[in-house]
Amino acid sequence: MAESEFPKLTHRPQWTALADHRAEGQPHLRELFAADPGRAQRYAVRAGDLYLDYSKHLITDETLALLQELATATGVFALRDAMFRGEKINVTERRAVLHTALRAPRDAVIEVDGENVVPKVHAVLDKMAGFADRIRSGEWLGHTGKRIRNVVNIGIGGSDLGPAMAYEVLRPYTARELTFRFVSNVDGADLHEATRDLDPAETLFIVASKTFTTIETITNATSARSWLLKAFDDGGTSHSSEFENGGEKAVAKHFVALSTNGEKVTGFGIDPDNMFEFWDWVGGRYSYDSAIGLSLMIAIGPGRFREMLDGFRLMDDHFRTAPAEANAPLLLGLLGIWYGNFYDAQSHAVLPYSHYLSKFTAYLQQLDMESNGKSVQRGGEPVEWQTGPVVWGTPGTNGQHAYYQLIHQGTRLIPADFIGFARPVGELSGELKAQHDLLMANFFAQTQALAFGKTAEEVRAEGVPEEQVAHRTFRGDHPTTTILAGELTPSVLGQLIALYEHKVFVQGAVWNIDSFDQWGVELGKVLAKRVEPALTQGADVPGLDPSTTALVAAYRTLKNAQEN
Ligand SMILES: O=P(O)(O)OC[C@H]1O[C@](O)(CO)[C@@H](O)[C@@H]1O
Repeated sequence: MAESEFPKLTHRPQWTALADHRAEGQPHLRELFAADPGRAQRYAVRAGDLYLDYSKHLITDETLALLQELATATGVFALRDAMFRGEKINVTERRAVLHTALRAPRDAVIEVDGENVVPKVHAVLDKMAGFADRIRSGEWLGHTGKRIRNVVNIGIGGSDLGPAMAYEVLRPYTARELTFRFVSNVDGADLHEATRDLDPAETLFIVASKTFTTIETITNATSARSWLLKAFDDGGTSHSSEFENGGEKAVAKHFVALSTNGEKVTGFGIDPDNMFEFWDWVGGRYSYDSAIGLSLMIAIGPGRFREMLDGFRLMDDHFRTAPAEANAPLLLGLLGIWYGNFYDAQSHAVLPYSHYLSKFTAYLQQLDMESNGKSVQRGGEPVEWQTGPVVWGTPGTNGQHAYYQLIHQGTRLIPADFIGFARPVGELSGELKAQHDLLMANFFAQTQALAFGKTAEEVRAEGVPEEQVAHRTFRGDHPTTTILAGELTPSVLGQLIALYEHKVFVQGAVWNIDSFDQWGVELGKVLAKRVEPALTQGADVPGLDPSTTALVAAYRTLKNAQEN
C-alpha cells in the first residue's frame, strides 16, 4: 500500500502534533491541580464497577484530544468493531480474534466463516458446569471409588497463568474442601512438589493445552500419568488387568483435557468425552474464560464462573459503546502510548493492593508482552517506534519496601496502575478486616506522594539538616492511574481482565502490529529440541555456536561429577 494511503505512524500529523506538544513541556502535576480545582472529577471515568482516576497523569485537555485524534486516525475503532464482528484480524495466523464471544449471551450471533459460534461456546460452558458440579458434589469417583479431592491443572503460558491467577484472586469463593495445584514448569520439581502429598486415587489431572503439542505440558502430563498408574499398579492388584491396555480405565477417571486438538487428546489416551473444547479464534493468553477455566469453575462453581463472564461482558460492552473521552480501555491504552512513545518510558508497573491479586501482574505480563512485544507491522514492515512496555509489579504494600524507592527517586519514568478495593473480601473479620484501611491508606498515600512529591522547602521546613535536603526531596510528577472498586468479586475480576485485554488491543492497533500472534516464542522451542540430545546423550549437535558448545560441555562435566 502506498504511504499516502497508509502513512507511517510517525509521519502522521496526529503523531507529530503529539511530539510537538510533548516538546512544549508540561507543567508539574502540582501546578496542573492548582490551576484546575475540577481536575480530579473531570479526569475520572466509571466503567462497570470500576472507578478510574487518571487525573494524576502528565496530561492536559489538549494531550487527551491529540491522543484521541491519533486513535481515530490509526483506525482503532474500525479494528475494534472488526474484532467484535469476528473478522480475521489476526493477520499472520489468518484467524478471527473472538475471546469476546466466550462471554457473549446465549442469544448473541457472532459468525466465523458463516457459522454462529455462540451456541458452541454455551454448549461447552454447560458441559463444564455439569462436570464441575459432579466433582464438587463428590458424584464423580476416581478409579478406586474414592471421591476427587485434589485438582491439578497442567498447562503453561495462557493455559496456566489465567486459571492459576484467577484461582488465587477468587480464593475466598473457592470450595475449601478441594485442593488445587497448578503445574507449568518442565522442571520436574514442579510436578513433584504439586503431587508429593496427594493421594492419586483422589486426584484429577486437567491437561490444559490449546495445541496439545506443547512440550512442557505433554511431558508433565505423561509423568503425571505414570505417577498415577504406578500408584494403582503397586497398590491395587485387583486393577492389574486394566493396566495391560495402558490403564485406560484409570486414566478416564483421573484425566481430562482442555484443548482445540481432539486428535492429539485422543492420541494421549484421554477419552474424547473427557475433553472440553475451545477454538483457534481464542488466543492462549485470552483463554481462561474458555474451557481453559475448568479448574477455576470447579473451584468457584459454575454460578460464580458465569458472574465472572458477566463482568467480562460488561467491560466488552463499555469498550464497544462508551464515547472516546469516557472509554476506560481506550484511555489506558492511549496514556501508555503517551509515555512509551513520547516520554521514552520503558516499563509499566501494575501494583495491586490486594493479597489475592498476587498473580495478577504475572498474568498481565503474558497478556501484554506476548501480545505487543513486536517489531514488525501487520504487513511485515519494521516498526520505527517503540511498542509494548516491560510490564511488572507485585502487590502493595510489599513493593513499597522493595522497589518503590526507584519509582519515587530514581531516574526513570515509570507509569503505574494502582488497583485497590473499598472492602476486603470473604472471611476476614475483626482485626484482620480492620487492617484493610491501613492497606488502603498506603494505597492512597503512594499515588499522592508520587504525584506531588515533597519540595526542598517543605523538607527544610521540617528542620532537616541542609546536607540531607536533596536526599529527602521528592520530585513528584510521577504518573499513576488509580483503579478502585467496591470489592474483588468474580464480576470485578472479569471487568479488570477485559479492561487490560482491550487496553492492549488499543495499543496494538495504534502501533499497527498484530497483537494476536506470538512467533517470538518459536525459535527458543526449536533450539531446545536441538540441544536436548547433547545434554542427555552427549550427542554432537551440529550448528551450535561456540559459546553454547562450551556451556554444554561444562554442563555435562558438572552433571557427570555429581552422578559419580
Ligand atoms: O496452550 P498451549 O498450546 O499448550 O500453549 C501454551 C502457551 O504457549 C504459547 O504458545 C507460547 O509458547 C502461548 O501463547 C500459549 O499460551
